[in-house]
Amino acid sequence: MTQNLFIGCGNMGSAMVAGWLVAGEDPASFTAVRPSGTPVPGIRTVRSVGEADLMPDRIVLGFKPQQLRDLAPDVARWVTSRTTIISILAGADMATLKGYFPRARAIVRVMPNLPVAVRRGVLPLLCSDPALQSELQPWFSMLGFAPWCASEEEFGAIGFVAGSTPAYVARFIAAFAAAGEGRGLDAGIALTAAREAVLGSAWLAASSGEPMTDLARRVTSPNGTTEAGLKVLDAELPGLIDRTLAAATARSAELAAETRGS
Ligand SMILES: NC(=O)C1=CN([C@@H]2O[C@H](COP(=O)(O)OP(=O)(O)OC[C@H]3O[C@@H](n4cnc5c(N)ncnc54)[C@H](O)[C@@H]3O)[C@@H](O)[C@H]2O)C=CC1
Ligand SMILES: O=C(O)[C@@H]1CCC=N1
Repeated sequence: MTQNLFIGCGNMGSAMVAGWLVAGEDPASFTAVRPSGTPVPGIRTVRSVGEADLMPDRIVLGFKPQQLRDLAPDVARWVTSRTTIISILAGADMATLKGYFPRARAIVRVMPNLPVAVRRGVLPLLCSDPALQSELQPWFSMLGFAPWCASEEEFGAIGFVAGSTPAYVARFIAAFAAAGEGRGLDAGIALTAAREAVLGSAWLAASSGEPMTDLARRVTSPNGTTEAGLKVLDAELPGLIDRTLAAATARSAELAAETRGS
């Protein structure tokens, strides 16, 4: 059985594990290292790599990018020519990772988003080895849309479109709920209405496959209420989203420099 060792298994690591377990993966194929020892639901959790007492086939780097420089030498002790390193660290580029783990069989970058926990994630993948791509594709696809990227730039761009989006959508839902409360709705009803409206809209968009302009048109009666609302939203939203992604991209570049130690 393939042994997958998560070094750091917090919000994202445990979301990935949850998705794989829901998909029917064997819990015995996962071990999580958590310094706190707090168990990751459903899988063996240990406090250190030494305590795990196994030679993993895959090591998932699930700690914070800022920790890479300090933790890499210790992690590298467990890496052999059979080990695939899977990094979910934002910012840490392929060249940096190869520098820290020169003995690894291969290095794979993944930038998952939180809905991997319910198998509806977006997780761009980067690795130039076609054999490894074929080996890993079914495993990653259990968690959602998992495209192999041709370049670090493409990987980054998909990551910026999707990686933080659950947070942005959470803000969007909360803003609609607050606007509903401001119009006298009960808080619970406002939140449920906003959340279900976003879920239903995304579901419809995904299942119909139609262009977004067509979907919007089907809601927008000529000279009706949606048209009045869109005049306000359209004036701000594209620029706002662009500035949002630009800020995340700039921070990623800073993190990349921190992981390199430059
Ligand atoms: N949260 C998200 O939506 C996404 C996170 N990521 C990446 O995932 C990584 C983890 O992020 P989160 O899960 O959000 O953070 P988190 O803070 O929830 O998890 C980090 C985990 O690392 C553990 N840790 C700290 N020191 C350690 C050590 N010495 N040895 C082993 N484990 C140690 C912590 O106990 C914690 O469980 C980051 O590199 C981030 O860039 C990537 C995509 C999305
Ligand atoms: O905020 C972060 O740095 C991580 C990477 C993408 C989403 N969360």
